[in-house]
Amino acid sequence: MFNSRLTLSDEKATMVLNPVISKLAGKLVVLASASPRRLEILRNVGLRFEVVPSWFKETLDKSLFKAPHEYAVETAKQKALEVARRMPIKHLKTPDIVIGADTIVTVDGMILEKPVDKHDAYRMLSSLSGKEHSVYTGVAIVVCHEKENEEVDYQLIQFYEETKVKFADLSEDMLWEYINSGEPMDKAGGYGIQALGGMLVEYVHGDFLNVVGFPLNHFCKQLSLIYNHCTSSSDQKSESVHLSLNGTHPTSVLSQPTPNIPTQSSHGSSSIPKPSSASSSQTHLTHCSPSASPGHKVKRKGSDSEVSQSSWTLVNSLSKHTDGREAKLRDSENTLPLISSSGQLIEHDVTEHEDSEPRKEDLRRIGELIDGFKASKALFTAARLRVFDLLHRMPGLDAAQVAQEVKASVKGTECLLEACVSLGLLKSKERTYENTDLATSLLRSDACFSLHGYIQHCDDTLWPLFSHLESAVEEGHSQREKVVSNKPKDMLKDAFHNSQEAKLRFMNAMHCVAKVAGKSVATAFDLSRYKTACDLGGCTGAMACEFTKAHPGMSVTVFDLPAVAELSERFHPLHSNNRVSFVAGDFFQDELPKADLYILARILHDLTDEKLHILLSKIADVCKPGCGLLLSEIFLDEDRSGPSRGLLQALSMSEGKQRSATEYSVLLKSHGFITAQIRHTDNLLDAMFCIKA
Ligand SMILES: O=c1[nH]cc([C@@H]2O[C@H](COP(=O)(O)OP(=O)(O)OP(=O)(O)O)[C@@H](O)[C@H]2O)c(=O)[nH]1
Repeated sequence: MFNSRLTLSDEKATMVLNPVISKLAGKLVVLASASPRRLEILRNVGLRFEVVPSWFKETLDKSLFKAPHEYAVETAKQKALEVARRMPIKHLKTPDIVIGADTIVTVDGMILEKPVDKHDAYRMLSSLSGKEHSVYTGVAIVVCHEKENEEVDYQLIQFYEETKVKFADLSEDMLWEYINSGEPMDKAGGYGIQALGGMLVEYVHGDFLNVVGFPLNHFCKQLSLIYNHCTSSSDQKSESVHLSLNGTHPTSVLSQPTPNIPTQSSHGSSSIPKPSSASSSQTHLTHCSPSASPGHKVKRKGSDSEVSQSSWTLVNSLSKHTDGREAKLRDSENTLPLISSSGQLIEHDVTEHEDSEPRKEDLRRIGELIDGFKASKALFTAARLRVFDLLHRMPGLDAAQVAQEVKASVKGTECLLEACVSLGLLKSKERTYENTDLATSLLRSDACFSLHGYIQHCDDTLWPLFSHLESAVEEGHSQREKVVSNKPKDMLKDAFHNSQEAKLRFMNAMHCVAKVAGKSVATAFDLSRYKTACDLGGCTGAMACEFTKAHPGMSVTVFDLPAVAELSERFHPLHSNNRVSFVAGDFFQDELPKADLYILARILHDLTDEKLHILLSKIADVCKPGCGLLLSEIFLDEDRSGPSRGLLQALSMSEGKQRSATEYSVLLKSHGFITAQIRHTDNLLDAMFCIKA
């Protein structure tokens, strides 16, 4: 793991080392990247952020770019902008900062990205053998500023970093051995310098982390330029950028060498101090915001008070409407968004203090949290009444018709339907209702990726537990007994998986999660070398099925308790998959089926430390060197500040513990498993792939 050289978990150390990182605290910072390396690099320096991988397809026409780094910067920009534009619409929140990056390798005039298959990896690696090449990472930082009229202003800062790397001469054997390790597949140029690929490298000139995927040092310098040091220059032109929202690229309205491709140019860069390049890497600032003259006075929006602008920076802007309409170019200086030298947007005036009017975004956030339980229960109730199934079969019913079908009151049904519309679960037209796409794909009980069973489990099991949360916190243990004893006598037996019906409900919940998350987990790593896998505690076989789909040469044995194995037959058509088989047994007591890859999905978090070590030693005992272990859980951030999904789940857990990827790595290492790769999938479960040493 390359992060052994980067273990800055102490917040004070981070603040002293980089005050800018700490200035981002409290802001919604988003990393528009699925790269686990970028995530790790930024997490390791204490930056708190959400990961929203970009959907931008990396298909820009390379021939349009004069230099390779322009291509990387433009791709990074498109990745970041795609997320910045999507979030207000799809996630219903506007980030403060979105970071996008793109890493490429150039050799002999070619741009190498991630190989598409082993032969492509061979082509790339053989072209690098014995030569020096350049690795460029383009980075785009999009600063978003949501205004009262729901428009969003964007400030765009983009730059790149170059590092030179020299490869040793690689023999054919070495090349293929490396390719067959699976490591090259998700890496620019087909190698990972931080892992096995490091063995191929003779020297590195420049920023090592730039090769890994993120030029941290240059990034921090750029942040401090944004937040601390932008000097003013009255004659400087501000570059306004016009964002068209119909899927095309934003274009700069100032002179551009190539349409759609803002490149290093005169505008903006001259008055901005260039980051000092202590390393031998070349550093280039493509453009940065000009700033306002010291002492310039502006009126705060919605306020009569005048604010001295000496510390504010006028920034480049492109504006958009969150409803997707074409936005207008903004030309008045006063309407340009403002950023303070302390890193606050103008609405977050430094003169604000504890007793000033609460900020709108704070009120909105607290409102969302206070109402969160109402929203959950509205969803649970609509799912339980099968409203989404009904409206799938019969779209366009009015409230009275829905009420009649679900056997509920008209008044109550109408309130529920309207609430569901406000939550984006239903659409209404002339007082009739139909499912939104979200409800169609995730909430119908018969949808391929239905979460209906999991919602039922939340309503039946977790909801009652959470109503006793205060006692759970006071007493330090789960309140299962209390919940059970509150139930009528005939339900006592049923509670918490004791009866067959309860078992089936629980299995259905796990089945839903496995179906939704399974593909992301199964495809997270190159597992082509493994032919037999065993999914320990694999329940209905849904996860196993995804592994066989993703890996045509693999068969999977699902190992679970006899009662579960017996009931799993009900989850057809999984049993029609002849590469998934079921073996009944208890992994604490019985011999484990033989396999060269073991899968542990949603198992470890639920176990006490003692049980966990028993299970891991049993797996370690049956694994030969080279055997794989694929762990799938929600991985907590290294500083345990998120994700909320994992931390909230911990509140109702009885025995186990939520852990970060590093904590899991350490645990597995103590049983001889070395972490090869970690993937934050942006789905319900993350994944880690380890190899028995
Ligand atoms: O030595 C190393 N070189 C490169 C990498 C990793 O390679 C990829 C580069 O791909 P890209 O920039 O397109 O980023 P993606 O992984 O596709 O994620 P996005 O969602 O941001 O597009 C990158 O992951 C590097 O980390 C490496 O690991 N070692």
